[in-house]
Amino acid sequence: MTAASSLAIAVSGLTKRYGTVTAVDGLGFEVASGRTVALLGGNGAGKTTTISMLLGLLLPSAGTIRVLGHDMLSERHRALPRMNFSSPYVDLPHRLTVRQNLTVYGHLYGLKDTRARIAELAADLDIAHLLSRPSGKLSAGQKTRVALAKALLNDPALLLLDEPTASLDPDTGDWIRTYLRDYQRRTGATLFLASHNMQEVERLCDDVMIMKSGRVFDRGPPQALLDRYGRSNLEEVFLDIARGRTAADPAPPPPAAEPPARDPRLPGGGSGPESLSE
Ligand SMILES: Nc1ncnc2c1ncn2[C@@H]1O[C@H](COP(=O)(O)OP(=O)(O)OP(=O)(O)O)[C@@H](O)[C@H]1O
Repeated sequence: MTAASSLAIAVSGLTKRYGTVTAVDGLGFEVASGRTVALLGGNGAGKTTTISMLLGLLLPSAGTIRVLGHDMLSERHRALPRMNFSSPYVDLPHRLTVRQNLTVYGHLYGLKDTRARIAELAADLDIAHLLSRPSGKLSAGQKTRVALAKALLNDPALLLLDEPTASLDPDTGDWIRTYLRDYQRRTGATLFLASHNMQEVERLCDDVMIMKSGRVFDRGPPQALLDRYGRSNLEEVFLDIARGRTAADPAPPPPAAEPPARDPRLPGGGSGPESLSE
């Protein structure tokens, strides 16, 4: 058991219901400070809902969340200045230039020298040539880099990332992964990232949590999961879990990387794989 003071995240009995849908179902987990943890799971498994509750954007139906030692229901104003979030699916206001957007956030975070911090991040993330452009006119990959700059403005001790390299070409994606790893090593920050990119997870993360139906289905360092399922990469482990195989079952031959297409004309969509989400 890790001492409470060295936990970046502590979640207990966390539940979120949307009407009759239970998106997160009694979730419990801890993340020690300084770790890089991946949150995996099929579509609809509850990853985004979990991250939204960690950020204090969504109120849980039940359960508790402590972030950086603070209860997110009663003292999130203490945790929020020390955390940040980046997602390619959340746009910055379109009409403001990149610099204007970063400046607004810099002021919100109460930075001493917002201009200098923007210049530093612009050089680091190679976005200096984008600072005068309207944020809405950027390419998807450019938006991802700008969103990361926004997420790093306050040097967060906890950085939550949703698909950090989605829409990036392989070279830029690789560069961002290296940047994130260096940031983690330099600052000792905790990184918590939802991803569908298994190679990214193997390369960046020292701990992998796999969600299914709103709960943690399995968890461990990448190598421990590979050993447990008798697999050579995380994509195979992911597919095993999606298809209902448990770690105790003997490993069948590696599953095909591409699941069979569903036939929309058949009831239930045909014979696709069992979903990891439901
Ligand atoms: N605002 C909402 N209202 C009703 N149901 C919702 C809402 N948001 C999410 N859900 C449902 O909650 C469940 C979990 O959704 P969530 O977005 O957290 O999954 P996810 O793991 O992030 O999926 P994906 O990988 O597709 O982004 C799904 O069944 C989804 O349909």
